[in-house]
Amino acid sequence: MTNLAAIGPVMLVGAGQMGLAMAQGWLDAGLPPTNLVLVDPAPGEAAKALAEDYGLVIHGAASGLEPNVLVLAVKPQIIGPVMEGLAPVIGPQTLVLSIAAGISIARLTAGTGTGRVVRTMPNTPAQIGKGITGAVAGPDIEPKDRAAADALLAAAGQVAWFDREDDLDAVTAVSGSGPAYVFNLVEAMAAAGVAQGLAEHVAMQLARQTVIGAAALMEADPTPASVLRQNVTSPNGTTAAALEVLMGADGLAPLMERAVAAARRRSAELGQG
Ligand SMILES: NC(=O)C1=CN([C@@H]2O[C@H](COP(=O)(O)OP(=O)(O)OC[C@H]3O[C@@H](n4cnc5c(N)ncnc54)[C@H](O)[C@@H]3O)[C@@H](O)[C@H]2O)C=CC1
Ligand SMILES: O=C(O)[C@@H]1CCC=N1
Repeated sequence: MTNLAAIGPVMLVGAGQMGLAMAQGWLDAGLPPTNLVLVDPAPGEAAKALAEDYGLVIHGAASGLEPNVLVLAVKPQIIGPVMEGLAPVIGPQTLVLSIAAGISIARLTAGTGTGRVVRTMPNTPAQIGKGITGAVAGPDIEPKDRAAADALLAAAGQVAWFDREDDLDAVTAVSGSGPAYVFNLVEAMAAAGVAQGLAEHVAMQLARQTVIGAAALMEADPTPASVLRQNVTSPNGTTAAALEVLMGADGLAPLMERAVAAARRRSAELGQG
């Protein structure tokens, strides 16, 4: 695996939720802080705290050096004008890595003037090194570019490379947005506990720790999720009663299918600009 220190200067354009989650992963994995340049005209408290912790300056605009890797982590809605301002910092050695939902390799290539682009879709557990990122290589990506991108992405967790760019809209809908579905599940379980008479804070504690515990169990045990589910389900018991509802014709599976399809559609729309 490529040593992050060997990658050279990395410029993060957009130090928001996702950009910072990735930056934290790089720093934890050994990217020297002196090799990280943060660009954000309106940094939030978290960006300021990270900059202070590592002695970094947050620049209001991209200038000053042509980085070896430029990570585009702004909202898809403003990526067009942001890319226009990047011409002075994109040199022949610059690899562009985008995390913007929906923004195609063709748009990235046209906007940045280089085919050395990698389109990716990470997720926020990157912040603790437990993310998963889908990635597709652009037309002019060489093996060393791919290795550099892979090393940066691997600092955030698992990496899955795809040959078909279309798949990234589906990746976005499943794992990019997915953490929000799980957090919403916690909210729904807690609300259901309150409906059954539990105090709100106790219901939230039960729901939250159940999801944390179940996720940790899956991490520790490669047994398929369906078998882990069966292990909870006594014949004719309480779980079976609940799963009759959750796995019914109008249960979680069709609901999730609709939710993921909606996210995928939105990813494609964001790409239209
Ligand atoms: N939040 C998430 O879970 C995920 C987000 N993404 C993608 O990451 C990108 C960023 O999303 P978030 O981090 O959630 O948004 P965010 O709003 O937290 O961060 C965006 C940052 O860009 C900054 N910004 C605005 N104009 C700028 C400019 N001209 N130059 C540099 N920075 C500028 C903002 O001040 C802000 O700090 C989006 O494209 C999104 O699709 C991808 C995967 C997951
Ligand atoms: O909601 C969004 O558009 C971004 C992309 C995936 C997660 N957050």
